[in-house]
Amino acid sequence: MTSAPVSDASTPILVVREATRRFGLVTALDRASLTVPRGQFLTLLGPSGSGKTTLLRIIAGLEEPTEIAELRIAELDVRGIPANHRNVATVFQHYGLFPHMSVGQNIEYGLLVRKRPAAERRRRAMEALELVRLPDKYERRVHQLSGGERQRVALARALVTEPEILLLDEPLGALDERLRRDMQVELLRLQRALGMTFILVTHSQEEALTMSDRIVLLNRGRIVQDGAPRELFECPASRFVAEFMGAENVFQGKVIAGADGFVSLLVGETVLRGRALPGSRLTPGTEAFLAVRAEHVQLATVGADRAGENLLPCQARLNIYKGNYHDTELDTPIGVVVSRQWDDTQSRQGKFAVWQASHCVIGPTGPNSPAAQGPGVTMGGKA
Ligand SMILES: Nc1ncnc2c1ncn2[C@@H]1O[C@H](COP(=O)(O)OP(=O)(O)OP(=O)(O)O)[C@@H](O)[C@H]1O
Repeated sequence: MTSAPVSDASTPILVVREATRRFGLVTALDRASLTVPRGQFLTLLGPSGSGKTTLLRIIAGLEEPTEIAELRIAELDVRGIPANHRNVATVFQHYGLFPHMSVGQNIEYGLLVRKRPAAERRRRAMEALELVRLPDKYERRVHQLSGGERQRVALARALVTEPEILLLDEPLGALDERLRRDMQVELLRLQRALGMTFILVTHSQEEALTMSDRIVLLNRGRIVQDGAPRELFECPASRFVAEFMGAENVFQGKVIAGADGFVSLLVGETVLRGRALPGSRLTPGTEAFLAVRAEHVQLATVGADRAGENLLPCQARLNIYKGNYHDTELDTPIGVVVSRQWDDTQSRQGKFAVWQASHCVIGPTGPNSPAAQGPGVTMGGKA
């Protein structure tokens, strides 16, 4: 293996610049760029077919990009370097374990390939098994393990080679709900304990929010937002992001006016106010979306004394019990608005749906979105 140049903690562990992958007429990945600092838990999130696995496989060396301007791992240019000579390890959804081998043999395989002596292999395999909390499974055959245990062994096998980056391709996809949640915590614990860079692929926004320092959201091969989970959750850069991140209430309208980081939007015949998406151009007449989460929509019995808040007359149409909370669907002049109540004692009988302007975000739809280039009036305002 080629030795990496000396690097300090401040140099990025990974740089991907302008990576494109086409399969015939399909552009699976379209000029994706990414710079990842050491020790980050980064998630590539997106719907099926958005290009996340393609990007992960390009990093791993399992997929050849059609075009790429730069690809560095720990400062080393890895373009053209085969997968087994890149200092990364990949964990797949279906484990990829050798069924005829024992747990110990599986974990040691990567070290055997690297011609490490038997005693060292054994010691490191035992350490890796400790890490994934399976210290007594060294002799076990793979087929004697549960799904969760197999995934832990796959993790141990990846970690034992001490890669610069651990790549995880939907590693929890085959596990049941309960186990998946346990393993989310387990992965996070491991990543924090090792300080290793993890790059996870998932299509679950809930998984991404739970685990990541940073989320890179893809749609149709393009990175559509890159930021901290809270940023994507509270400040979606587009209608797609708002909907993908689970905003229950998203409406379309036309900007009437804006000042001091706030915008008035005409939705149907109702004027609503919200925070302008930072960096967006929202001049009067701009087509824009408004997104507000159900937990910010409250029910009020009287419409008075609600200055500065958005207020819509409403009628409850459906109450949905969700365990810890209730969602109430409300008929309003702009369509159905969902309100969430966490407390059973809260009234679900209000006549008005109310939310504060600061609790909803307004951003341009289409070519006027923040990512678009060109001149225009830019709204200020803080998230
Ligand atoms: N080997 C291939 N040949 C042809 N098309 C491909 C190939 N691999 C991927 N694609 C296409 O490229 C696009 C992106 O695929 P990719 O697997 O990267 O998406 P994804 O976001 O990981 O999806 P999923 O969550 O379903 O795995 C899809 O339209 C897919 O059909």
